[in-house]
Amino acid sequence: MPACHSSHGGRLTLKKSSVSGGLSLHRPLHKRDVVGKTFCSVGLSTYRGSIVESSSQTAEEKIGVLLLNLGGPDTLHDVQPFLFNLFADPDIIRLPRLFRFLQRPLAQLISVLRASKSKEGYAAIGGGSPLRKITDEQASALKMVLETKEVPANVYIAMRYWHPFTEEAVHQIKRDGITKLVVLPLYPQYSISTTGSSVRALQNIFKEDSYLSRLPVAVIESWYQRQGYIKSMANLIEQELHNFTKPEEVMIFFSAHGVPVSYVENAGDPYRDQMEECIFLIMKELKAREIINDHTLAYQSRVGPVQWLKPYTDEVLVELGQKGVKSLLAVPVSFVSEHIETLEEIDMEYRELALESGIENWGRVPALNCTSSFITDLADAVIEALPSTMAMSTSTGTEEEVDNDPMQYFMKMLFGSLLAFVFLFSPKMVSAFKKNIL
Ligand SMILES: C=CC1=C(C)c2cc3[nH]c(cc4nc(cc5[nH]c(cc1n2)c(C)c5CCC(=O)O)C(CCC(=O)O)=C4C)c(C)c3C=C
Ligand SMILES: [Fe+2]
Repeated sequence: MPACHSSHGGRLTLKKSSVSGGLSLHRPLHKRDVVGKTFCSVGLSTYRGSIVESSSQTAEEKIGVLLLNLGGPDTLHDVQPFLFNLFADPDIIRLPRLFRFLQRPLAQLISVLRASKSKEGYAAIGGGSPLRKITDEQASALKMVLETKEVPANVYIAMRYWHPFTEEAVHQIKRDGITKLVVLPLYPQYSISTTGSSVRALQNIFKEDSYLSRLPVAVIESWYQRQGYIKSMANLIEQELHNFTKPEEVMIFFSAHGVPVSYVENAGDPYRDQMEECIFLIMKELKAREIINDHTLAYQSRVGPVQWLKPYTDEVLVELGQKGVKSLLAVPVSFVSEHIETLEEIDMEYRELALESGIENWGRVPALNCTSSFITDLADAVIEALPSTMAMSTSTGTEEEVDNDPMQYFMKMLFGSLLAFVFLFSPKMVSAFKKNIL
């Protein structure tokens, strides 16, 4: 397994009294936001020990920042096993408890069926996902900004479905002797399927380990409402609008990754609400800059035979074309790096569909990647979270206990198999599968 991304030696000696109070010893923050400039080219630098002297008792503090991300296949060969990891996650395919034993066989089946379609997509963007490289660059940039803000920290990456996996990052955190950890998902909005899943994976690892279960941790669950993020998005939109001959006539088209409707309506996923609020805040910021274009929000990338959040991006594009919209700026809004759904789905599939539907002028806002105002805002989010670190709560498993009862387990398997057979092979399911998976 490749080593997880970290840098060593982010060691800082704090006054004991300031540990829980956080950052009282740090100097005022520098203003270093330079819109449009990126920190991507900066490699990982090793912290060389700016030790803050204390006249009283001292405690050695080693700050870690753990970036959570989804991960993506590095090569076409990785696509099927990556898909298996994704579909084997009970936060991605949420089976009723009775069917949980089918999770892995189902993941195997779906990943094999889906692999050729996914491979075509990854082949079209160069033979693999750019996610690892971009996340590495974001980690380096964040580390550098934290250093300029006098908060030396090691930055780690935990991918949910491909390397470097959560376990690798956690192993490194332990080896480095981190004493305070801020967990920062690279998803602005919270969803059970993204941040929720990664945090759950992390909790499962932490609760098994005495060092980790006592480690003070702060999890930043969502950050879409932060001014730095909203302004960075508005900057990108404003810049991109200038590329149109008549910027004021352009429809701003926010396209978010979808989730199944049941997540929001049955499982209480705040994703849709947060997405709508996020769009409201970006539009408010644009309005303050006297940019009052029409805008709309739609959801892309649905997979499988269930209802996803509506309206669907492909359907709205066709409708807008038919209604006579001529200029459209697509804004990917649920994720902060370029990835298959921006580079292939939006730039290729949706662009073609839009042009066929009568839209004449097409543009797309780039992902934030390492935009400096954005990375600076992430650094501020980390610094603000530091005072609230505390030991992660360790929930004791209840589901596993049920599986220890042999009779209950047998009944579950029997009824589960029967129901699964009826459910999976109904004609409606088979046709929905063919449409959205293959
Ligand atoms: C906020 C972002 C994302 C949400 C919400 C999300 C939910 C979600 N995704 C799938 C299925 C797939 N996702 C895939 C790749 C993928 N998804 C996201 C982001 C969100 N997913 C990213 C960043 C990536 C990685 C892209 C890359 O460049 O590698 C894939 C694989 C690609 C494909 O075949 O289309 C699948 C499949 C579900 C089912 C889901 C919610 C339940
Ligand atoms: Fe996804």
